[in-house]
Amino acid sequence: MDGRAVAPAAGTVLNALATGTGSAFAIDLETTATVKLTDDGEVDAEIAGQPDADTTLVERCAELTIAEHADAAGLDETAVGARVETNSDVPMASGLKSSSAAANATVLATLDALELGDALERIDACRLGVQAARDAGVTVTGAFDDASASMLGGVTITDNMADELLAHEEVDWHALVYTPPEQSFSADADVSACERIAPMADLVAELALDGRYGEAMTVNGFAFCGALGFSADPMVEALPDVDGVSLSGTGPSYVAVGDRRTLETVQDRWTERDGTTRLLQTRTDGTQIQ
Ligand SMILES: Nc1ncnc2c1ncn2[C@@H]1O[C@H](COP(=O)(O)OP(=O)(O)O)[C@@H](O)[C@H]1O
Ligand SMILES: O=C(O)C1=C[C@@H](OP(=O)(O)O)[C@@H](O)[C@H](O)C1
Repeated sequence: MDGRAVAPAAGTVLNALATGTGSAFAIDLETTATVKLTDDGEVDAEIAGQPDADTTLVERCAELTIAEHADAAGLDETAVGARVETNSDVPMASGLKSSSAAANATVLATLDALELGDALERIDACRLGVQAARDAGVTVTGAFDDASASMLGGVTITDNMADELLAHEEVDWHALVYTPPEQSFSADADVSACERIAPMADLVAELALDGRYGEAMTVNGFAFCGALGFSADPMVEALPDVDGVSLSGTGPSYVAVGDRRTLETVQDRWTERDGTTRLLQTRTDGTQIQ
């Protein structure tokens, strides 16, 4: 029994590390997970092209999904094992939610392999991936903001302390993403520095809940560049013409939204920097079984 699912990456409107409220939007970089069920009770995983990367998250996603749903598939959970493989064009630990995309794709691929693809509401499948991320220690708040954007598509605003969706909207934006050639793991972020800027995060949440996503992003970007010690120069290079620009997640990527021609001009500036610049679009379709 085999399963396969594809999940999009996401960019940040509001980083949840300050208050637990976060907001993110799906973008068209993808992670695919394939899951083969076995009868040896063992779960292991491989990340294509990255033999040294940590597979704990996706293994935990498959384990939890099997533990909670093998019964409904008429199988003995203790005998069911899985071989997981992920294949991704989302740079890892770059602030573009590679962990949420890998978790969502693995949970849905495992449900697909169990022939239970439609048995679970998408938002509950997403909560299973968030639980796995907490168990694997790859997140601070659980990152339900990023996970829900990747699972549902569009932009979401969430309470990561309660894993509750506060808002979900389909959006059709162009997005420019700049990724410097370094990594920044969420689990290593300076959380107490982020907590000091909570009043700014409250303002960002108000703007986002009012549908003023671009301004929300920009305030978020300046505040979190300050708290996490990233340069605001790429943001200043994108202003004032973009609709919004921010550090994405805990960095090091930056993401700007706006009309395509404006973003092309910003792209000319950002490509002079070391790293990769990609002109993308938002995604409305979220994580899909294939
Ligand atoms: N393609 C993948 N397959 C399996 N696990 C992945 C994949 N991409 C990311 N991860 C997991 O997510 C962790 C990185 O998470 P994090 O630091 O939050 O970065 P990001 O901002 O990209 O989500 C990795 O250490 C790994 O455990
Ligand atoms: O681990 C976490 O709880 C979070 C990590 C950050 O994202 P990245 O994983 O992209 O750095 C942040 O934007 C998100 O709101 C919450």
